[in-house]
Amino acid sequence: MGSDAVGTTSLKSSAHVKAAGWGRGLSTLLRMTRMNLRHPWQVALAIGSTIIAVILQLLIPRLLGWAVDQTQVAIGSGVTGTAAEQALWTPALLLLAASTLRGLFTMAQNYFAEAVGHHVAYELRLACYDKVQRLSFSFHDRVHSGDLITLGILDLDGVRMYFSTVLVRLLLLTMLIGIGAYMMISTDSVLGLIALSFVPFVAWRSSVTQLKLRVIWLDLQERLSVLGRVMEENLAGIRVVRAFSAQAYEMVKFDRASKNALKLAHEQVDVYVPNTSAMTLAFFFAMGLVLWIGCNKVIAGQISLGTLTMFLAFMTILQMPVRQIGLMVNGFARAYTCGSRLFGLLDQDITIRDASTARPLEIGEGTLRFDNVSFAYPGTGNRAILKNITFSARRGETIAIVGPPGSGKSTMAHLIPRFYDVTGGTIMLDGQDIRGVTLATLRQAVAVVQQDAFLFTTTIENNIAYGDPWAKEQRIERASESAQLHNYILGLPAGYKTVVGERGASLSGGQRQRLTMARTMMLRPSIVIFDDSMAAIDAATEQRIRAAIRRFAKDRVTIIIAHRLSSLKHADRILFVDNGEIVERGTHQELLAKRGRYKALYDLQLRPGDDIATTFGGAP
Ligand SMILES: Nc1ncnc2c1ncn2[C@@H]1O[C@H](COP(=O)(O)OP(=O)(O)OP(=O)(O)O)[C@@H](O)[C@H]1O
Repeated sequence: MGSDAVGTTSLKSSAHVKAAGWGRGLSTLLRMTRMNLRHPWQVALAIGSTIIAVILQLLIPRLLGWAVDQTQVAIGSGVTGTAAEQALWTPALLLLAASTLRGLFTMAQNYFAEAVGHHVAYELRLACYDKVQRLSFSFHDRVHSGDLITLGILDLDGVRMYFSTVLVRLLLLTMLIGIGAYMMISTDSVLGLIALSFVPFVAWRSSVTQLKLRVIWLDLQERLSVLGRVMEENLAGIRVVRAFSAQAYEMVKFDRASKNALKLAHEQVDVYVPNTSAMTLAFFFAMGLVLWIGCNKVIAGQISLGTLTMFLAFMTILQMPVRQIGLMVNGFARAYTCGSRLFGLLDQDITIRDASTARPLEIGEGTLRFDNVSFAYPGTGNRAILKNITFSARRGETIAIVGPPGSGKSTMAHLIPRFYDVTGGTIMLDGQDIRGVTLATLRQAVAVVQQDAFLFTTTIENNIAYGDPWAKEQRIERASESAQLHNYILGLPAGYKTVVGERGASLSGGQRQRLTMARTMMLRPSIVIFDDSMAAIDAATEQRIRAAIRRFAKDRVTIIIAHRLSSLKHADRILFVDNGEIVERGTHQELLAKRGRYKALYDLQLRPGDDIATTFGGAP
């Protein structure tokens, strides 16, 4: 099992998959097979249809041979006209019936095999989505969302096709080639062996070709992934691109990624075309030999014309399946690679989860306590971001956290709902260690208004009611009134039913922030954290929102992270954080009286133009 910390390697690297041993490869294939077998009816119907379709297909050359022999007998015995026609009726009708039934059973085989694949893909898609939702933030910090999307589309497709292109085809080819070879060799061993002479060569070339194509395809997949990432970033950052007039630079970047993909597409053609021609040549060469030697045998009376026809028909029937051996080998390799990557994701350990002894959080006094908390982000070599943080807050209190950029303010906030787990010390809610309570109850009790105001592409109403989809209209309106957004929304043509663009693109930064505040005010958390969530809001609106927040804060612990100190004067306690440590604490007045870092920063904000680096100790 991988851990969150090794997520990147497990998901991205095809080399990682290639290097996995036989044991792991086998267990991946067995796991995929087991997933298919969970649909026994469809599997049984697909296999049953395949067996019947193969038997019918093998009957066709025999019937053809019989028809030719009947004709020869008719010619030999001088029977002509209606009598000769009647002799041909039976083989002709049988041929028609066999071909029709074979077509129907092949259709059933494809239908049920595809159904199994689609069911497995559906289950895997849900399992992956569920896993991605539950994996901790440290995993998402490391794995690019584009790679996860590729995994959910291309890799999932590789596993989907495992049943139809590998398992069913393996059965079909084994039966067709095995029984076909037996029938030919038992009829005439020399002619049979010559007719089958193309099989090893074509099977070998098609496997080699497909495996070469697979290597190129994997490379192509990685490059398409890069192409996708370039496109995704360009679209997400379209405003930055335009603002910096960087279209030409972006075009060059995209062109380079596209050219790489084009080069590989050419390589695919270079491998495919000559090998296809070589395989066709081998087949026709063998057929020519069968015709030559077979005709001589017919003339010598060793075999009938019908038998020769049967051999030629067998060869024609075998040609395509033999070529498909390569496709099957490719499907096998692809399913294995894709399966390994998908199972790599599904087997990731969820580091932030309910402990086996977790109990629902019980809120009484509503007291939050940080006790000697330290923290380092996973995978950053234990670089301490927070050191020995201790403070507590009671219901109804407002705690403000200020400090230079990168000092660890948001990190402190993210530890409370357990987006990350502390690496030292404890965080307690009403005397309960937050690692000992269930995540669901903890996250119900803690609401965070994030710095990055993320909105979903849906109506304003749905965005506000995201945490409580059944909320009444009046509550939604009250929340948006508190966030000073109600009048603006009423002015929109569709009001609360207005659909916000992708990530809220149709709203201003301040409107987006106010909407996320309204979304939080819909909840009834015991602790609410505003993480620099008023940075894009003008001072007058902020004043009005603060009044609403004060009302909202009466029954809960409120933590406000902000850079604008004038708006924090009313906090019960202000913590000045620098380099992961609380360096000053107290009320606004106390901190001013201390004449320390807080006072310097406050003065600086009152007197713009001073050197900010002096106050922030050169922080970025
Ligand atoms: N997901 C992460 N993985 C690794 N390091 C991180 C991660 N998020 C933040 N950091 C680092 O942790 C430090 C503290 O970041 P944090 O976001 O808590 O600072 P902040 O005080 O809130 O800054 P700002 O005022 O700019 O929002 C920074 O050095 C940052 O680079």
